[in-house]
Amino acid sequence: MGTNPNPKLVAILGAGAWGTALGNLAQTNGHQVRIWSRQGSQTLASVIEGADIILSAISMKGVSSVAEQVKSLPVSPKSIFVTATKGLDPQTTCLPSQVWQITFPDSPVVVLSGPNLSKEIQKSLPAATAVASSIPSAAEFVQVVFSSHLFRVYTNPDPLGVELGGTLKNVIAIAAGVCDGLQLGTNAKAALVTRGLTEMVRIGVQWGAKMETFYGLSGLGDLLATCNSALSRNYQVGYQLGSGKTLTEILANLEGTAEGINTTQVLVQRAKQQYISMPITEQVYRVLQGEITPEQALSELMLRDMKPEYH
Ligand SMILES: NC(=O)C1=CN([C@@H]2O[C@H](COP(=O)(O)OP(=O)(O)OC[C@H]3O[C@@H](n4cnc5c(N)ncnc54)[C@H](OP(=O)(O)O)[C@@H]3O)[C@@H](O)[C@H]2O)C=CC1
Ligand SMILES: O=C(CO)COP(=O)(O)O
Repeated sequence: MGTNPNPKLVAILGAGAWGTALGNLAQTNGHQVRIWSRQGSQTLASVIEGADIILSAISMKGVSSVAEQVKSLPVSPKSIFVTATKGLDPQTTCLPSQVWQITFPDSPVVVLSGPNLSKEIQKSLPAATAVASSIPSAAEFVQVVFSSHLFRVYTNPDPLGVELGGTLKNVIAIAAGVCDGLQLGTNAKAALVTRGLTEMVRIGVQWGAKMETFYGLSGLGDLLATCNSALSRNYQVGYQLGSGKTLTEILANLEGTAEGINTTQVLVQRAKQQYISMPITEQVYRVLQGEITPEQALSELMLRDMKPEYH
């Protein structure tokens, strides 16, 4: 741990791959870090007590229940909530930051998202990320706590866009994995990822995010990282589907959380309700459901009606 003249108290909720990596980053910067896991011996109350930052790296399925547990406890008025989860709540379609903000309407909430494969960060490889909040000073506070020569943290004024980028790219990462599993080549992958970004922008802007955010670290940046790395669980799910495995077989051996599976379901519902065209997401959904094979999904995408690239 380095010496820090102004150490902060950082409470991390979730001792999974990402929570642990983020805890290490803060600790290396000389901050005091406490990590809570539902399986650990420390109580949630003792971990969050007096925290400057309460950072959630809980997978989406646990966010609402953990937020409710925190709500039942005394929370320091100085605490800033940070969410690093990349998913959508299946019941409400809320983003993780919305769950935290609804639960703590008077507290600042900051989204942290970017191309951040945790295994690389744990190996001390350099990376960059974005922090975004409706309260800029809260994002700046989090920027200072996590920034280092190995982790470059940018502030961003569009929390919705930053969070949606990290969430939506997981669906495209599954598709990119399928593409590689089918050995369709570099041209196909480039086309898929580019059109995937178009889909992310289309639904994201309709959702209220700024278009330019999707071309930054939390959008294109994270898309490039996860669509091109076997370290991505979402990519792995797609790759194995493309190689002929069933989702059940894949999930039986998958290390950690692949949020894109649940996100795809929520997104397909939302896109249908709002008449938004999301052809790649729809095909990913059908493959995940076992309705069609990856090869059938490919031909569905290639044989769609002809259209201009932009409209
Ligand atoms: N790994 C990565 O590279 C990155 C991950 N993310 C995002 O961070 C989130 C977490 O990912 P990751 O750490 O990899 O996933 P893991 O599966 O490694 O960890 C998930 C964590 O969430 C906890 N959790 C799940 N449900 C509950 C619940 N109901 N109550 C309490 N705790 C719960 C798990 O606890 P338990 O162990 O007890 O099950 C575990 O600590 C995901 O949304 C992911 O998209 C974002 C950037 C990078
Ligand atoms: O979001 C991530 C990297 O930025 C991690 O991706 P996976 O959840 O697919 O492993």
